[in-house]
Amino acid sequence: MTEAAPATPEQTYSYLGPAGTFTEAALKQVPEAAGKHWRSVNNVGEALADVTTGRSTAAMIAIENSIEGGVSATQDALATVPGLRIVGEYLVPVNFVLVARPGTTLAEVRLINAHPVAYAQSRGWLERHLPDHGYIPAASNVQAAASLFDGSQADAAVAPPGITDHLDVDVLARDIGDNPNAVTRFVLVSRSRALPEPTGADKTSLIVELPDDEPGSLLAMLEQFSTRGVNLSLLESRPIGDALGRYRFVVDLDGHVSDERVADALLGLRRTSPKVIFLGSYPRADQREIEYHSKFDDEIFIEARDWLRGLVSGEPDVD
Ligand SMILES: O=C(O)C(=O)C[C@]1(C(=O)O)C=C[C@@H](O)C=C1
Repeated sequence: MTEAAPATPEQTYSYLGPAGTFTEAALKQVPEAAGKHWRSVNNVGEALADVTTGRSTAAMIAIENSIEGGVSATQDALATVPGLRIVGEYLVPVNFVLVARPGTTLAEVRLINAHPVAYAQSRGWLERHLPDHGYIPAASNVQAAASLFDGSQADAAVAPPGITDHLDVDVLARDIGDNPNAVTRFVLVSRSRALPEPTGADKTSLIVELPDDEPGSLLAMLEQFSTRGVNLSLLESRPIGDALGRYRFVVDLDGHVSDERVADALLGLRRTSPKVIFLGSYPRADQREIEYHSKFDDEIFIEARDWLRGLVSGEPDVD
């Protein structure tokens, strides 16, 4: 990472800043981003706009937290901003400290700055130790602490443990996250149409809409996966937003679109769903090899297709 490198789009990566956020920690895991220009932005929308306008080659965004679930701003942006592809996945363990301007004591804290996802993950600790606190949402965990020196009325901020490398703050309490094993999943998003190569340990992300008022349409969608032995690792609903009761589904599945069983499931979805957005196939961060029954091997699908082609073209019968 060098702020001095020339900021051409091919050499620019956008991330939720400023320096020191968990999003920056995720970007540090991307070998291709090393030595490139890293552009600090204020929200997911700005990061994705950088990619769609060609200002940046890619953007790192948080998509899911192990405690809070899906990051709705990210899921909604991926559903509505066209032309984006997820090209990589990264995991960052998250824990938090409570910090304040030097000299402040815990007993003096009334008002707290925090990123909403960080606040949700520290709420138990804050309610136990500061039961009458108020809360001001911040654009990021580092911004929460930085604004203590920028006219904010808050007395303290929820921040990443590394914040003391960036700001002159006193740490009032450590490990205030309610779950010590909390992890946030990040994705690198670009406009590239080139699919990452299949590795055998891949994930595919989709957004699927269902036909209106059709009983069983959610079950029909799930059957597209189950009949091809495709395992789902995430299924969340998000309101489409145009009327009450209309939802789209965010789906992560085990496998790559070039795996026959996944491709076949996508064909089924395309036939039965009014809208399927393919967000990408990319290597899993945990590198866990995908396991599936041998009856869903690529060769089984290929043989069945060849058999059908033979029937149609009048070739002699094969066993
Ligand atoms: O503020 C940060 O440090 C971020 O990287 C953002 C973010 C998020 O958007 O979820 C990332 C991880 C934590 O779960 C809380 C906040």
